[in-house]
Amino acid sequence: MERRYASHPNEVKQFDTDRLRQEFHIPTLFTADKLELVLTHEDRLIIGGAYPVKQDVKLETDLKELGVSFFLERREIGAINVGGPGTIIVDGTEYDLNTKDCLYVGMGSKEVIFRSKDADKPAKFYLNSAPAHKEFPTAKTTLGEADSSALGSIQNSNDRTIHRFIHADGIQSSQLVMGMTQLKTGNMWNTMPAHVHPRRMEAYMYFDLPEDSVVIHLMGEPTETRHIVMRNEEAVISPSWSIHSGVGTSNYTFIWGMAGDNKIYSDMDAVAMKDLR
Ligand SMILES: O=C[C@H](O)[C@@H](O)CC(=O)C(=O)O
Ligand SMILES: [Zn+2]
Repeated sequence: MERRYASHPNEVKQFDTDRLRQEFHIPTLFTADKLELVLTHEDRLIIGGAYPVKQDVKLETDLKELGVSFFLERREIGAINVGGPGTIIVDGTEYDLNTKDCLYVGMGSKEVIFRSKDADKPAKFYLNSAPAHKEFPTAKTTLGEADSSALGSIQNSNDRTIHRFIHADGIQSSQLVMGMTQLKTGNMWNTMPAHVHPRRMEAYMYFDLPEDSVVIHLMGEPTETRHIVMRNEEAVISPSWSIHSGVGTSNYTFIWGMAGDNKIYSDMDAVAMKDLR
């Protein structure tokens, strides 16, 4: 499992493009028949992807890295399917996930297997796993069942729908919060005006982005912003002191996942537009 360390904002000010990408950008999430995992020391979130094409993919890693006897012994995980129809098998129970459905798997589950229904349209499970202290039941939410609300406007190029899956008023978890935001055609901006939440880190994964499009992802302290150019199905780590916003060269969808002190989606400190630099 790849490891990323936590960083101090004063140090990050000095980073060039390569260093910013090394620390925060996650380019490879979906490799056929493999599990990709990156553990960040920002709240110890594991960001990854399971992409079963010809064979099942199991949730496993070198257990010495987690100091436990099975992956979810002291962790929980959220999975959102961004590919074709698939199934996640948790200790023998099958959960079918269509595109954009979400499954939460609670602490204590011993075996998690990812499977595609059709090798020609394989499932792609994007994963966020956080340390857990309490067991919550494994639960599925389809896109239709999610707690969804409209945000933004065409005038601000940010007309979008926020779908909350795992949060204080949705699927219960120890600390993981997870959902997905879909931008409507002709809308390019997410999370602007920007915010920070020093109580929680966050990771974004951009997808539904055409091959030749990019998202200019903005990070950094509000008065010290930097950018990372993102392509389809790539993730980016946002430390709790950093803004996380982006503008695409076309519209896109992204999955956001958070870990930290609370699970209150609305607990954000807005950054006034006049303060951005
Ligand atoms: O803390 C919450 C996250 O940053 C995202 O949910 C924001 C977002 O999806 C958006 O504004 O488009
Ligand atoms: Zn946020």
